[in-house]
Amino acid sequence: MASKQLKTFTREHVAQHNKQDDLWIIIDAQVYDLSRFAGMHPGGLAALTHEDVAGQDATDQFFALHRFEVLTKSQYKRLIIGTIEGEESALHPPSTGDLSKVPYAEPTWLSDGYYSPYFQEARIMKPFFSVREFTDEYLVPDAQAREEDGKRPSQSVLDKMAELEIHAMRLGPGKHLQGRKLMGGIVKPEAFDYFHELVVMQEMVRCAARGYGDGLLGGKIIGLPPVLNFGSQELKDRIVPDILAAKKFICLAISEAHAGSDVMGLQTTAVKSEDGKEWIINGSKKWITNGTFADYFTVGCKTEDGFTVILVERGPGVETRQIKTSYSTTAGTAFITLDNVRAPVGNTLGEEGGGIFVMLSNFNHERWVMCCASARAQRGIVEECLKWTSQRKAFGKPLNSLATVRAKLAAMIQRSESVQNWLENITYQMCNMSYKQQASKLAGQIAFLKSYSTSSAQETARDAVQIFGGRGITKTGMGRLIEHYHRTIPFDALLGGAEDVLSDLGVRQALRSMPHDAKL
Ligand code: HEM
Repeated sequence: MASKQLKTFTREHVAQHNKQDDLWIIIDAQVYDLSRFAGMHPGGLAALTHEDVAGQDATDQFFALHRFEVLTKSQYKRLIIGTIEGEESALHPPSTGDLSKVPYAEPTWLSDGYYSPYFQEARIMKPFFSVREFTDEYLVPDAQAREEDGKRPSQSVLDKMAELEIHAMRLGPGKHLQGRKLMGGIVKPEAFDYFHELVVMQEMVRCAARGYGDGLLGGKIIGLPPVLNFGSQELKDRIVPDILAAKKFICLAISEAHAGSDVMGLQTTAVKSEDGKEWIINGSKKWITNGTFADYFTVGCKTEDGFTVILVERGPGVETRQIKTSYSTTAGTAFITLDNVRAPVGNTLGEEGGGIFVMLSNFNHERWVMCCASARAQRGIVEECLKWTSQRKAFGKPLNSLATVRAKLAAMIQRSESVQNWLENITYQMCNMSYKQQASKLAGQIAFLKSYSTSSAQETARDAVQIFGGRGITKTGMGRLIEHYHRTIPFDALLGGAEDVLSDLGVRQALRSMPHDAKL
């Protein structure tokens, strides 16, 4: 279909169309005929017939009240009838893969004129851009639609992720990447390191939908490593390929109504069948991410020898139901009941009674992943606040002309930058330390960073709501991302260890290495 021929008008001409039934306005050098739309305008007729708006350039008024995305919708694009003679639009919505020009909206390694010791052009930039493009093109639209209807992420998106091997990359560097074409072959499996993983994690967070992010098989990031590291070869060969291809789903099922961090207090039991070939499992699990749609469950059980981790397959006796949390049902958060569920003894992960070791072995990576996500999500809020305080006027001046608002912006920028910089330093250590060194030297650092990230995030969420006012608690319109962030952020402060527990872990780790001869 041929595109509509746009006319050019002078500003004087537009000014003559200033009545309710003949109503034109200018936004960013484009002329909109609102005559028929005015009566349906969600912000009311009066806003449009006001003398400062009808027939006038209403660019500032528009951007003080609407997100750019309103203008990009086809039903509103149709209202454009022409442009202003000799003028061109100066404002453009971001395109797929674009970098933001807003200060602090990108980490320094992506900001013009800055340098980084960690990210070098060839090694990181190419994979980075394809993940960003993937996020913009596939994740953002699906994320926003699924947050709306509460359904699981679309299988087409999970399939596309599988095609690019994103599911495998989200487990970090390792043998599971062998023979895979990462992002279509841009990164060689043996070259893939924790910085690549950081980029994947941080770019995906840009879809700004917390529950959806977990729905993208977050359960696999914590549920599959015990299988990869402690499962038998037969078990791995049988289940891992389908999981990394997003044909089957796995989750980690440890916490219960009875106990969370206190794994020794768990009440789910596993006893051997008379012939010793099977485990018989009874109990329940709570707050299990991806549980509603999982095919496999990495379950923590009380056994004769203590605590044992067992891979349970969905089948008779396994029931899952949705728990409604403060974030969307997209994540598939479940309450699970296990009634006389049978699992082959060959599904035991690690030693019988050695479950603590199985769990501990993944904590550092799991918490580091959470830090990646938290740092990027905070940065997104900084960008929202910098834009809003520049385009929103109060008492005739932009909000950012108020010192109190600037103080809040300062604090959120400082927090976001410090979290990212600390994260990059830890990531560098991870790239250079053996697994054993990481376990002894980084557990405290990562615990501190996780605790600091989520407490920073909560302060930033609170400040952002203050800056956005009522819009910060409104699910649509200008503050919708702030509302979402503020509502869902407490979750980050709980998973992977509550803030106080992690801070204390960090100090205890440090005290363990205090030299005896260090005296004041
Ligand atoms: C092309 C022109 C316009 C279109 C397509 C449009 C469309 C919309 C839409 C879709 C909303 C719902 C807002 C949301 O949830 O994002 C809205 C709200 C609103 N609009 Fe417009 N609008 C236009 C121009 C204007 C102008 C020039 C004004 C003048 C000040 C205005 C004033 C408002 C107000 C006051 C609201 C309510 C905002 C709120 O609840 O915070 N609109 N508009």
